[in-house]
Amino acid sequence: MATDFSSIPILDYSLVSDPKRRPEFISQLQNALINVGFLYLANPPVAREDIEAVIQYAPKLFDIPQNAKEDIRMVKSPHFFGYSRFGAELTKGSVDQREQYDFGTPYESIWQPGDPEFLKLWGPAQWPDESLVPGFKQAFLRYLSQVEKLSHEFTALLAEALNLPSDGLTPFFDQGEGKGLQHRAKVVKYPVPEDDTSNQGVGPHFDGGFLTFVRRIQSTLERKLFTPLPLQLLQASPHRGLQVQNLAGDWIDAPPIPNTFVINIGKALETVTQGLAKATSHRVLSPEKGSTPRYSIPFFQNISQTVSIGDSVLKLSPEVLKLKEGRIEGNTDSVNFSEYAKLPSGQVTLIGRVKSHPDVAERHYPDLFKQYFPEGLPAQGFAY
Ligand SMILES: O=C(O)CCC(=O)C(=O)O
Ligand SMILES: [Fe+2]
Repeated sequence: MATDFSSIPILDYSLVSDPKRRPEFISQLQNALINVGFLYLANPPVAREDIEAVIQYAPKLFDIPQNAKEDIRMVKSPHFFGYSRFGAELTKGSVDQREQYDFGTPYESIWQPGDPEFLKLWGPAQWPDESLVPGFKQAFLRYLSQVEKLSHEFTALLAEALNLPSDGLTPFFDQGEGKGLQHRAKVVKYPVPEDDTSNQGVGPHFDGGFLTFVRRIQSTLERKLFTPLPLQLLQASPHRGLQVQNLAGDWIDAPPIPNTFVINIGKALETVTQGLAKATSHRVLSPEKGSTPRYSIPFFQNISQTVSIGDSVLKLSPEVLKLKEGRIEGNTDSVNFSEYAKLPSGQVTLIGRVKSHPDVAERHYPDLFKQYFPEGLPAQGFAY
């Protein structure tokens, strides 16, 4: 069994519905989640026309007038939804050169005075003026509901790959009292930098939660390639962008591949699996001079806010835990979301949001703001 990786595996979702080849998929998934923490999922069960629609909308969202973007800036939302201007965030001490919108699946806030503050994190998203991007909200919600469904189907496959019953991970999706979950999704633009001082699109970090599903787009290139192609050809993008850090500390390119999602493991899943499923450090480099802006659409699958991950560690079979043994000790540049071992999942997510967006925290979570920013509002947030 390989102990380190030099490329990201590509798994074909169509194998899942083929009884003869399904075991092959589960075994590839097991390898990806233990030894890589990242994979490409080809032929995902999301309608092509809905994917195509969100790809076409992505640049348009950033072409609306700046004042229309500011109308829905994140500071107006206690749920950390809305627009973040270019350069608003720092990761590992350097500015992330990206502009983004945070959206969410539909959700009415259940928070009431006296409830834990982290319940306030979920609530309605802010959407751009319909007349400026007609049809966007509807198309995006249609897309999100399919990715949400995929995320749950995928978690059942993950359970199988961990030798658990297929519903072995469902307790993590139970918010209690029959309440549903809210998932978060972003549309992100990484422009071509104006000078040579930095190429940090986003610095090295882990994701939280269980799984992230990202549709990555190299705009003009992808529009040309957006037809079904044999898998090996799909790797043909010359652009760099997303990079994933292997256990030796080397950065491995993960170029956009049409008709795939990139799926990666978040820190909560790593924690409940005793480190067997790997949350992998990743970063994005800005597009090179002379190329075009890069867009990506990450979907962050949330888990119940009230579950305490540290108290819910899974009992995994010795055979499956043994698969970790061949792995070399990690050497990565990321350290965020280490609080999962001791705090409720919702509180860990809230802390991450407070650090990244202190202006939102100052207005809506003043106590936490003071705790993390005793010196007052910094010019930028920091992922850690
Ligand atoms: O844009 C991407 O491809 C990755 C973004 C990312 O890693 C994040 O926002 O967590
Ligand atoms: Fe990420």
